[in-house]
Amino acid sequence: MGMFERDTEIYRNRDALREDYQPDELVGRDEELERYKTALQPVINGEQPNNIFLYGKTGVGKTAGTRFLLDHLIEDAAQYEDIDLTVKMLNCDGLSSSYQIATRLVNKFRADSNQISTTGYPRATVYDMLWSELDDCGGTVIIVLDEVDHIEDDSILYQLPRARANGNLSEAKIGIIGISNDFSFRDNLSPKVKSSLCEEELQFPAYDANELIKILSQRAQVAFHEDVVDDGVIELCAAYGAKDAGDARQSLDLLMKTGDLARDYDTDTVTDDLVRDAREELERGRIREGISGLTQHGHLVLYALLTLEQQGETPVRSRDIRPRYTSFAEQVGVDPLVPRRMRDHLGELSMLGIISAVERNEGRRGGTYREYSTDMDVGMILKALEETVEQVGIHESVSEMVDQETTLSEYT
Ligand SMILES: Nc1ncnc2c1ncn2[C@@H]1O[C@H](COP(=O)(O)OP(=O)(O)OP(=O)(O)O)[C@@H](O)[C@H]1O
Repeated sequence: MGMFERDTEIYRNRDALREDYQPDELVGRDEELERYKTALQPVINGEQPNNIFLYGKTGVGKTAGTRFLLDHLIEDAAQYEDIDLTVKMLNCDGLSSSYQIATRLVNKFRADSNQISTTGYPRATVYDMLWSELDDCGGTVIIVLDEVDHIEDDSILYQLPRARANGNLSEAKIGIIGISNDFSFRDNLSPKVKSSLCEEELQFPAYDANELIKILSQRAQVAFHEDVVDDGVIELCAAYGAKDAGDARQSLDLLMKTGDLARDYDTDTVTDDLVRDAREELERGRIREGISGLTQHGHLVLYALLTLEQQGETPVRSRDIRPRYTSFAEQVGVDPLVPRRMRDHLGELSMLGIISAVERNEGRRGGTYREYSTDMDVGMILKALEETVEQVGIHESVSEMVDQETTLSEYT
C-alpha cells in the first residue's frame, strides 16, 4: 500500500463546502432575488437596463445571487432573437483607479492575443478604446463591478452609466451593477454619480439562523455521505453563524472545519461537540491573525485590558486602562502613546472583534464615553500575546493561566 490513502468516510464531495462552489439553486434569499429579478427585467424586454447598486455585509450572497440571476438571464435572453446580451464581471479588489478599471474592461472584450498594456496610455485614450469595444460588441451589455468601493476616484462610475447620453456610445445599451459591502461608499459618492449609478438600490441583509440552516443543509447534502452528520450539527453551525455576523461564508467554513476534524480524528460521524471544537479552532486562528497584525503598542494595550478583565475590572474606560498600559510600556522600555493614540488602538482592537466597546452616556450634562472589555476567550488571547507577556513579565492576574498553558504545551 502507498504512503497516501484516500479518506472517503466522511465526505462525498468536500469541495461543495468551498466558497467557489456554485449551487444550482440559491436558498434563503427569495425576496431579495425577486426584487433583483424585477430590476433586471428591462433586459428581457429589450429596453435600456437599469443601473443597479447592491450592498450588504460580507458573505450575504451578493456575488452568488448576482451570478445566479445573470446565468438565468443569459439563458433566457437566448430565446429572444432581438436580444443580444453580453455580461462582463470585474472584481475591483486591487484596482484603485478608474484608469485601471477601464483598461481591465477593454481587455475583457479583447482576445488574449490582442490585450492592451495596463499602463502608459492617456486616460481619455483608454476610455475611447472602451467605447469602441462596447459599440463593437453592441446589443445589451451588463458590466458587474464587484467590490466597487475599491475604486478611489469616481470618473469611471460617472462615465459608464452616461456613456450613451453623452454620445460616446451609439450601438450598445449598457447597464452597470455595482456591488459593495462598504455602506459608507454609497453615501460618499458625488450626487451626480449617485443619481446614475444607484438608479435601483438593493440591499441584502445578514442571514438569520433559519436561512443559514437552509444554505448549510443544501451544501451538506452534496458534501457529506448519508447519515454521517448528526442531527443538530447544521442547526448549531447556523446558530453560531447568525450570532456572529449572519455570514454564509463563515458558517460554511465552520461546517467544513467540523467535517475536517471528524476526518482527522478518524471518527465516522460529525457531532455537535466537533462543531464546538471547530469553532474554537477557527476563532483561535482569527485571534492569532488579528493580533499578529497589530503593532507593539496594540499588544500592550490589549495585555493591559486583559489583566484588568481578569481582575474583574471590566468594562473599563480608556483612562482607567491607561495606568496599566503605561506601566507595561515602561517595563519594555518604550514611550507610552498619548491618550488619543492609545484610544485609536482600542478602536482597532474592537473593529477586529477582539475586544468590545460599549458607548455610555454620562447623563444630561456629560458627553459620551466608551467602556471596553475583551470579547474573546482570555486564554486564547493570552496565547497569541505570548511574546508580549514574556517581554513585559507575567502579571499576577494571569499567572495561573500562563502556568496552565505552559504545563499543557509541555505535554502536548
Ligand atoms: N443564499 C445562498 N444559498 C447558497 N449559498 C450561498 C447563499 N448565499 C451565500 N452563499 C454562499 O456563501 C459564500 C459567500 O457568498 P458571496 O460570495 O455571494 O457573498 P458576498 O455577499 O458577495 O460577500 P463579499 O462581500 O465578502 O464578497 C459563497 O460560497 C456562496 O455560494
